[in-house]
Amino acid sequence: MTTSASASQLQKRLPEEKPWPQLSGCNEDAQAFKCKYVTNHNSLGDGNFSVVKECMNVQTKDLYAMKLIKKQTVRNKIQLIQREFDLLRSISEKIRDMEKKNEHSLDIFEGHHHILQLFDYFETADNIVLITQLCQKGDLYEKIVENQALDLQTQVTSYCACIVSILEFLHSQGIVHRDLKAENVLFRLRVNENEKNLQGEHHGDFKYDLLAHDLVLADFGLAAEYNTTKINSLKEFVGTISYIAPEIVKCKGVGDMSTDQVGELEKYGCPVDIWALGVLTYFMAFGYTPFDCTTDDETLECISKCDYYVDEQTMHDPKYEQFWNFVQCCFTVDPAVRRSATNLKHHPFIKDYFATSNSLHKKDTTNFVFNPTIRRVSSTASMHTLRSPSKSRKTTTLAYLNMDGGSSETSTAFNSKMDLPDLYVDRTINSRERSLNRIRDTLKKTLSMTSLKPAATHEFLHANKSGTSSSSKSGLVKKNSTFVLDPKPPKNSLMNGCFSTTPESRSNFNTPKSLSRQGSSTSVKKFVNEMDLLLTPRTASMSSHDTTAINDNDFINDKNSSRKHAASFQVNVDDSDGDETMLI
Ligand SMILES: Nc1ncnc2c1ncn2[C@@H]1O[C@H](COP(=O)(O)OP(=O)(O)OP(=O)(O)O)[C@@H](O)[C@H]1O
Repeated sequence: MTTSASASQLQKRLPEEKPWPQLSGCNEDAQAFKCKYVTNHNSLGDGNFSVVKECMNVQTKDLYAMKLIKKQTVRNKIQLIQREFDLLRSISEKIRDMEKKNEHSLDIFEGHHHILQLFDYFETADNIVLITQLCQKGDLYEKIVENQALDLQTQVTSYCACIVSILEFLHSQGIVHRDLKAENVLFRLRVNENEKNLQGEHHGDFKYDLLAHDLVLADFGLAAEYNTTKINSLKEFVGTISYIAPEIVKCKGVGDMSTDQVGELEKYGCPVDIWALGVLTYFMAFGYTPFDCTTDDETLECISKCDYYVDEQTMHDPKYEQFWNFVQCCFTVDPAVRRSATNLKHHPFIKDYFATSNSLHKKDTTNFVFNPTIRRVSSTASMHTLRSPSKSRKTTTLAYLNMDGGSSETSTAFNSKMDLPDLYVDRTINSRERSLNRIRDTLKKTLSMTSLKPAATHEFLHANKSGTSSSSKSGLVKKNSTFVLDPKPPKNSLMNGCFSTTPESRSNFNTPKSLSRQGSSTSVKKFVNEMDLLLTPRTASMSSHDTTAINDNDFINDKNSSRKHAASFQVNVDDSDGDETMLI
């Protein structure tokens, strides 16, 4: 496989893709007031509440993902969407801050480079629209299933190391993801010219799949802040059954528990993500998950007992020794004893990826004594289901929330409870599958291995740190670190929270100025209070028959701009520079 061929394959459009709509006959002024994005209607995926499409910023020509959340669908769950939005926004801001301050670690992977970036947001009559980093190279689930299992040395270790660094970052920010799973790990589009030919780089000793640099953790729909003072938070029965930790299993039925019983439940926290990491690492290595049994009750029981399937052959294979030890660390039933992400960076299974920083922080080094007795209670292959779980969207995600009277913080994506899903239904081939098959073909061609010499990286970074190298800022950006904030989109190319009538799809670039945000240097902030007053009560009280609050015709006919703003998704707007709201 030639490097350049692979890179160009990646960039190649699928034959069925429709062309981007062309801007025609519009002057600069007109464009400035219209939706800044067009989509060619290529759907990248869909969730319970949203459709995700590829889109292009008409001014910068940069490609992004456009997540369209139907207001109608989320009308009773607006707080959930808002929570996801707030989290994404605050993480994105934090990341930009870190980049500005040049806060780079010495690790091959930097967690904050691998979290889905929110670039822009706006709303339309029907949708709340988030513009995020484009990850059009499929997801980890597809990659595992496609290949049946991943290569232990080059892929499982590097992907796992990358995810450890993501978790370390998230946890250091006080955020628990709660839905780490293969479906939520996407492969991003490389946007930096310098990165596109990374396949050709050879640095030396140890080989790993460079696609690991493209991993992006998405879907913050269940993420939560663990130091929240909200009563009963982090006692919810949420997640995806194959991946949930024993402490989450204990929360099953929490909706039916008395206040005292709920009070007795231990609040869980970041260790639930470490457990899920163990499941994901195992799934990558074998193509099936460790705890899944024939029935969900059996699965939950196996999770509680930490009874996972161990393949005899690999158990005695020295190649798998560190792997088994690693998953054993993740599958520690007591969350207080379970290793943290920071701690796992020293684990022999992945420590090479953190060789430089680990060597600088020797005092943190912990002994990972390999315990050859893999925990194995009563499992047999016949009880465990040795096949990949069906691809889960939220339909296979548990959500037993609603514990404190349906307050916004704990109200759920589902009405209150849902039956545990059938995880073992055969996957039917639908059109999405077919298009994924095409992406898989592309991926197959682009898989590339490279090698990197930790010592060389160490010297390189040290030289820069101590100022012996010429480059200061850019010098610290590691060759294989694929994250780029630049070029930052110009201010007038962003929607930044405003309202648009022609958003979710092909913009016709005819939106009258009266429907765009006017005098916008203060407009959104100014209208936030009105939104509070108008949006919240209205949406909260909307029944399925009451569509008056958000209705196409309302907007088209309504000449009162404050009314339009009032119906906006409640977003506090500040651009990443902390400037006043921009003029759109
Ligand atoms: N930035 C992105 N780039 C490419 N594809 C994406 C992106 N974000 C999401 N997708 C695709 O769209 C699908 C749905 O996205 P997401 O999970 O965020 O939506 P959701 O409504 O929160 O779904 P659910 O709540 O049902 O999990 C994902 O499974 C993924 O395949």
